Amino acid sequence: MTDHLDVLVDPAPLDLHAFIASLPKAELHVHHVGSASPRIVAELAARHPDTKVPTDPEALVDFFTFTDFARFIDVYLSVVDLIRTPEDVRLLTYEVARDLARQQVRYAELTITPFSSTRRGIDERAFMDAIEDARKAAEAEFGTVLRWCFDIPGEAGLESAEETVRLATDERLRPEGLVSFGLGGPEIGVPRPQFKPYFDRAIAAGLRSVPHAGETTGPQTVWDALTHLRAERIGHGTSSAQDDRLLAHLAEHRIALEVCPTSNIATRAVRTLDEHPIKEFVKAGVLVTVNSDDPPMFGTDLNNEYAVAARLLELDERGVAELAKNAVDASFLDEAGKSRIRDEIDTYTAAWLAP
Ligand SMILES: O=C(O)c1cccc(C(=O)CC[C@H]2O[C@@H](n3cnc4c(=O)[nH]cnc43)[C@H](O)[C@@H]2O)c1
Ligand SMILES: [Zn+2]
Repeated sequence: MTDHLDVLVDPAPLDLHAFIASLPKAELHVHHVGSASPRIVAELAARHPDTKVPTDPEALVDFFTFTDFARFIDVYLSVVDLIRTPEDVRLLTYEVARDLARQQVRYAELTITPFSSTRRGIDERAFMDAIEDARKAAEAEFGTVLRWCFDIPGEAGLESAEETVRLATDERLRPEGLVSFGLGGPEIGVPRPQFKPYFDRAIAAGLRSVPHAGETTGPQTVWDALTHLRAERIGHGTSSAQDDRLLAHLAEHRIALEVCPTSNIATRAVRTLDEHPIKEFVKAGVLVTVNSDDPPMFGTDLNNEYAVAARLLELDERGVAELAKNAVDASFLDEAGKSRIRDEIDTYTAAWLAP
């Protein structure tokens, strides 16, 4: 996968890359299955050799090249098919945490689609135990704190919404690390308002609302996510740039956008990086966070996304550190946890810039 990353690596100055690589960071928009690295895919494929997912890194690069969003979902589901046992779930979660820790990610909210696993026959109790076991091990061994966002795969219909909200709110099942409730998959033909009753139940149970919206459809989808799903952050929100009133609303209410630049290019949601609206978001005063979405599938990682953002926003080290603090501010971490990571970012930046 390194080859793929080499192609996409952003031409930010080398010392800025080095600064970013060791900068303590928070990741707010990254998918569980979408984080399966070639190494993890190869290990899962060795367990389940009947897969159509190639294990050779060269072939994986081709397999992970998408013509559009629909093709991306097809490929995504073929990786989902590789996760068949609670031990697969544990391996994936633990190894994803290791990859995050290597990038100095101190805190990550990982989007998990439990419906995709339970409908494929993984026992729901065993699934929850597997993610929780991996979360605790990762925190103890790598120091990376993981939290979960359970998302509805919208295209799978209201049956998937019912199952997801049940798994998220049943006191006997709900995992300790669960903090939020999301909605993913394609947006076209999947109107957000129909999910209102499920989000109402999740919010009533104390979960925060973070649907994807405005990734592949226009700004009305973002309005729908705000109005009907009471979104506190928006996954992507790319098309918000087409509506000044929406930008002003996001800025005024401090509703952060989870921006994933390379993902938007890979799924053809945006034509080129230079056309990405991230600069317009910042100009409008919107709280922008930078994230990786499905990093190995898009040949990127969080550090590369920061380098991309630094170039598009013309940021130096201090600017990049502010961006990293945006993610901490917009996270669902408690105040003490936020303050610990903010202090770490400040200390690191001051030491880096000291003469
Ligand atoms: O699991 C199934 O059986 C199933 C059946 C029908 C549809 C689906 C999905 O739509 C799964 C979508 C899957 O995609 C994840 N994801 C990852 N990255 C993104 C993104 O950038 N935008 C939207 N969705 C994304 C999402 O978490 C779902 O798990 C599944
Ligand atoms: Zn996403």
